[in-house]
Amino acid sequence: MMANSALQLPIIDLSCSDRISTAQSIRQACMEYGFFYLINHGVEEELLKRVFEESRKFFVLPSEERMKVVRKDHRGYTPLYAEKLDPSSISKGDSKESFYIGPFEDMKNQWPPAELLPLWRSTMEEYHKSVLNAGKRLISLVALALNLDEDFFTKVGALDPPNGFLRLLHYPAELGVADQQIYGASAHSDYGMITLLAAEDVGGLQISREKFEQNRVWEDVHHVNGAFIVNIADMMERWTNCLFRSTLHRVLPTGRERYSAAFFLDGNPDCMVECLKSCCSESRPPRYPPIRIGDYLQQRFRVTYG
Ligand SMILES: O=C(O)CCC(=O)C(=O)O
Ligand SMILES: [Fe+2]
Repeated sequence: MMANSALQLPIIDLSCSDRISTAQSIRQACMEYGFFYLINHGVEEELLKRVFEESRKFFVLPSEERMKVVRKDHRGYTPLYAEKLDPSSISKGDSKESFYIGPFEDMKNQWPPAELLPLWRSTMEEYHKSVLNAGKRLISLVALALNLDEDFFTKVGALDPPNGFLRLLHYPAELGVADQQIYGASAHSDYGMITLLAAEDVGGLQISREKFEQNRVWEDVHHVNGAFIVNIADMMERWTNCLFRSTLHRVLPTGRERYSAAFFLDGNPDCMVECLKSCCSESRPPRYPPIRIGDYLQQRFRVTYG
């Protein structure tokens, strides 16, 4: 269980004009790690700073204020220990609280009262749009990396609408009880297409590339200023028949408070995901049956929220 801190994830430059070589690097990164850093992604540092400021303002509100916007339809506040990302863990839940903001079109989002946090909603909407834009640009490079047309994921209906979920996370510093089993976020893979993560430079995030084995080695993912940490999620793993890895990750408690903002590009619930032709053959049959994205997400949420 020793952590190895020598992990050097690849760095992908979203603004690089040589799209073919960028796609090649993405392919390599997704096959080897399922994780990479994304730089020059077009999301302003100043906007990200405001997102973290506003996020903090929400999580320091009194509990009864936070509970007024408790999670409904997968939008809003999830309290400490409400979620257990690794259902096999015996802990009472993960020691984090979070806030989900989904697509705007269906008007299902919940917002903290404007009297308390006047800039909150506009900040989060601006960030959601900006990071979604980066995510869509990245997805077209992922398509190229799979030798598909750049607009493949649009054509199969995954991005229309794109179904992006912003999740603000807060990991408190003090846990109160000395419990070895408590994780900030227990071991899991993400469910959708890709995730773009912005986190404070506090440490704690680890990945394990031994998804299907018992003896897992965990490696620290260090912070790179200005970069998103991007990971491949389960839908992409299914499309690619495990060529691209949806890698296990977790957040360890470090004794320091931690804020992060994960953007999950999940894909349209009605889109069917089935093994790409180029990723299966007689000797490499599809590992998973076709599945509707919405059905897969429902199933995973049911388990993690017990
Ligand atoms: O907070 C983090 O750094 C990671 C969070 C995460 O993995 C998740 O919410 O899926
Ligand atoms: Fe995750």
